[in-house]
Formats: sequence, C-alpha cells, structure tokens
Amino acid sequence: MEKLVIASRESRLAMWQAEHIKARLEAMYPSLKVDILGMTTQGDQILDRTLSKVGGKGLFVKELEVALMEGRADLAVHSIKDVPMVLPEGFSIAAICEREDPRDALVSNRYASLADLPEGAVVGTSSLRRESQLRARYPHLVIKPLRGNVLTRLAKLDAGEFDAIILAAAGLKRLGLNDRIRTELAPSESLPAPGQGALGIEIRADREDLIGLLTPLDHADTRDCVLAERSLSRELGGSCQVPLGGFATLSGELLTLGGFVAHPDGSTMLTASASAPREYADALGRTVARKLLDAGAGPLIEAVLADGR
Ligand SMILES: NCc1[nH]cc(CCC(=O)O)c1CC(=O)O
Repeated sequence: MEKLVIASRESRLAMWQAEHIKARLEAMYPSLKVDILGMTTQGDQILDRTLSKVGGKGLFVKELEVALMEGRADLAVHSIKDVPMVLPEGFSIAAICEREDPRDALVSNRYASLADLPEGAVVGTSSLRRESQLRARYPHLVIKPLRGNVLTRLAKLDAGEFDAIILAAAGLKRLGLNDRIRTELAPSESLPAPGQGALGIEIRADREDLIGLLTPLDHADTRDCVLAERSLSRELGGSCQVPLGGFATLSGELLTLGGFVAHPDGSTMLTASASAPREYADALGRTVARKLLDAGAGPLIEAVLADGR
C-alpha cells in the first residue's frame, strides 16, 4: 500500500481527528502517503432541529460510508460516539483508538461549576442525555437547545446566549481549547455517552488488506470499555432519541459498566451497573441493559419515543 485516503467531516474537530490518524499512520509506515477527503454530512447541515428530531447519529457518518463504498476513500475516522450501534451491512470498525478524556465539561464565562449556577441560569445543550441529567440534579436551571460544531457552540456562549454550555472535554482538549473548560463533570454527575472521547476507524468489511495496517492503532483497554458501552446502548435500541448514558472503566482485568436511561425532563432516572472480566465486554453491556429493563426501562423508552413523535 502506497497511498490511503481518509474520509472525514470538515468540522475543525473532525479534521483534527483525521490529521491525527494520518500522522500516526505516516509515522508507522514512512513510505505511505495519506490524503484526507473532507466532506459535509447532513448532520452538519441541519442545524435548526435537535438530532433526536432529525434521525440521530447516522447523519454524521452516511456520506463517509458512501465514499468508502464507492472507493473514493479507504477509511473513515469518526468520533465513535457518533457511530450508530448497528453498522450498515458491509462495513466494520477496524480499530478503536486510545480514549481522550471521556467526561463532559462545563464551559462558562461567568460560573466555575454547575453548583454555582443560580436559579434560572440558561444552560445550552441539545443532548437529551446531558439535559435529563441536568434536569434531575439541578431542576432550577433552564435548558436551551444548542447545536452546531464545537466552535459554533462556543461562539454562541460568547455572544451571551447562555450562562453555560456542556461539551465533551475530549473535543475541547483536541482543539487546544483546554482553557475554556471550567470544570470536568464527574461521571456520577454527568454519565458520558457510550464511546465518548474515543475515535473509531471504519472500513468496508471486504477490505481485509487494511486490517493488519490499522491494528496497531487499536487500543485494547479503550476497545473493551467502548464495546461494553456500545453493547448496552445497542440492547436498549440506542439512538439520540432517548436519554441514555454508558461508561465503563477497567481495573486490572475487571471491567465495570454503569448505565442510565431517563426521561428528558429528569423526572425518572434509572441507573444500573455490573462488573465482568474484560473478555465479556459485550455480555456485560447486555447484563446492565437487562438490569435497566428489569427496572422499567422498556416502558420508559416507549413513552419517550411516543412523546418525541
Ligand atoms: N455529538 C457531537 C460530538 N461528537 C463527538 C464529540 C466530542 C468528541 C468525542 O466525544 O470523541 C462531539 C461534541 C460534543 O459532544 O461536545
């Protein structure tokens, strides 16, 4: 292989991520030339509605998959949290790379922590997961929708539309915007999204020629955590339409997964967790999902989906 093409969204964060993978590949394989094919996805274009209303995660990856299918690109670099839990037929994830900070972060020009936000303070987020957790723990706050890429969201905060916004710490850190983070939210306060902070490399399933090349980019600890988180989400029909979180950690060879499902208004919040040896990551996700379903997640999910329609 002399040349590889990476398909990427064109946002600053997506481009940073594609450049990062390009640099790692070129460092490993000095004779390899890597190009980046930037493209706009529907998820980048539709900005006036929340993701839960326009059909969710697939919107950020579909155009990239078409490029893979048509042979215009060899691999697609994604934030794995934007990748649907069930890939379309004919695609596979060849590597899950080492995770950046998985936590959510509070960004504000006035307040240093969630606890400092006064009654009626306006917090921007369009993630039902973030919204439900804020509403459950801080019912005195006003949550307003905020879409667009990371820089657009920061610009809206700076324009005074919000007292604070919640973003993934990983995106800010990758863009060198660490100094915008006022506090990282502990997972007990804002449980991250399945896969948050990790990159996934997608290829066409028939491109076995790429597997060996990409395997060194795979990070086993991250992969096992993310597999458990994604298995939980998949089992609950995970999409952006239902507030749901999943976060796994490794301690030695033991994987511990926590998850929640909530009503967007924060009135119901079901939580569950379990541990298992890391080789059972997928089963662990199903176990935690089962516990949530036993606690009533099924009817809750049905009700949330019915409200959204
Ligand atoms: N939903 C958009 C998205 N997809 C991935 C990230 C951040 C980087 C990551 O989680 O890897 C973001 C922005 C955000 O949630 O603030």
